[in-house]
Amino acid sequence: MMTRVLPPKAERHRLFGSVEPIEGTKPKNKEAMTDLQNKPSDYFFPIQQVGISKVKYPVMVESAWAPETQTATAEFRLTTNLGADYKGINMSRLTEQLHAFYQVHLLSPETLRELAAILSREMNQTGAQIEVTFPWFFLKKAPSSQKEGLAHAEVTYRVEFDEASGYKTEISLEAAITTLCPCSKEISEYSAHNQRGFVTMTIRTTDDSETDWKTALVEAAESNASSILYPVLKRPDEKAVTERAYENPRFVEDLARLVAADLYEHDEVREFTIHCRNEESIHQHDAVAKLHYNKD
Ligand SMILES: Nc1nc2c(ncn2[C@@H]2O[C@H](COP(=O)(O)OP(=O)(O)OP(=O)(O)O)[C@@H](O)[C@H]2O)c(=O)[nH]1
Repeated sequence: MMTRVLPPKAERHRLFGSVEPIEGTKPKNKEAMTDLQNKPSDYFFPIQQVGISKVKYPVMVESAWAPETQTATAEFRLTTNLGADYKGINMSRLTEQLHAFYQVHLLSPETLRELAAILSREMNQTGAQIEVTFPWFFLKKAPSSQKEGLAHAEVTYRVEFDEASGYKTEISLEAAITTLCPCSKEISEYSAHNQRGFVTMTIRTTDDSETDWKTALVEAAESNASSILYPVLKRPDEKAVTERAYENPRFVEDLARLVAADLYEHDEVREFTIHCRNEESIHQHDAVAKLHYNKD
């Protein structure tokens, strides 16, 4: 077969429309460039949150359950407030500070509180808000065979810093579980329909809380469900989870209330919202419940 010799790369680019850059009249060095964002004036309204979202960054996470340290791909939303006398924020400082954070810190509510205060200060504003979501993996052993595998839950940290009122910290976790319908068990000669349920717990904690809430929230969801999901199940395990579900039937309401009872007993949790969603196996629709409680 004949080998065709292609033109050099620069020539190929010209062929496809690339042109030489022009000399131009606008300044090329930073000092001479107009700093529009910092041009003082009266811009009518303050803005509560301005910044960037959907920022993907690797993070290191620690937890009380194995694997004790892991890397995750997190998605960040980084914002600050903006006074009416500022035209805009210096957005590049958000990713600049995120990179500095990534180089030295594990991801946790405590380290995010530090980052929020830094973002606020770097932007010459009085407050900053951070939201970050990541998948967190934890080791699960099958109930009978003890076969190991990794399960995961979606974790979200929301941290707000405000010069006047201080910090606000919220932690959310979505855990997947099994529920078996109490009504179906009660009325049927045999069997009972069951479903995969999702429990999303959002808690506001005290600022000094050092609890690993990832493990505590998974524990709250799993220990109150009909049964637990496992990555690896052999026959004796399958028998165990099937029977466990039958022994612990739960309506979507039951699960929301039982998880609430566990969170209520944690002193460091000041406010919580529980959202349960069961993907019904006898319907095309889901069964849902939402429970909110504020202790303060
Ligand atoms: N405020 C604002 N900035 C934007 C917007 N869209 C893009 N930008 C960003 O403007 C940034 C460049 O501006 P700055 O961060 O102010 O850059 P700079 O002034 O050289 O940065 P400093 O040296 O920290 O003062 C880029 O990172 C763009 O992403 C927008 O809608 N509003």
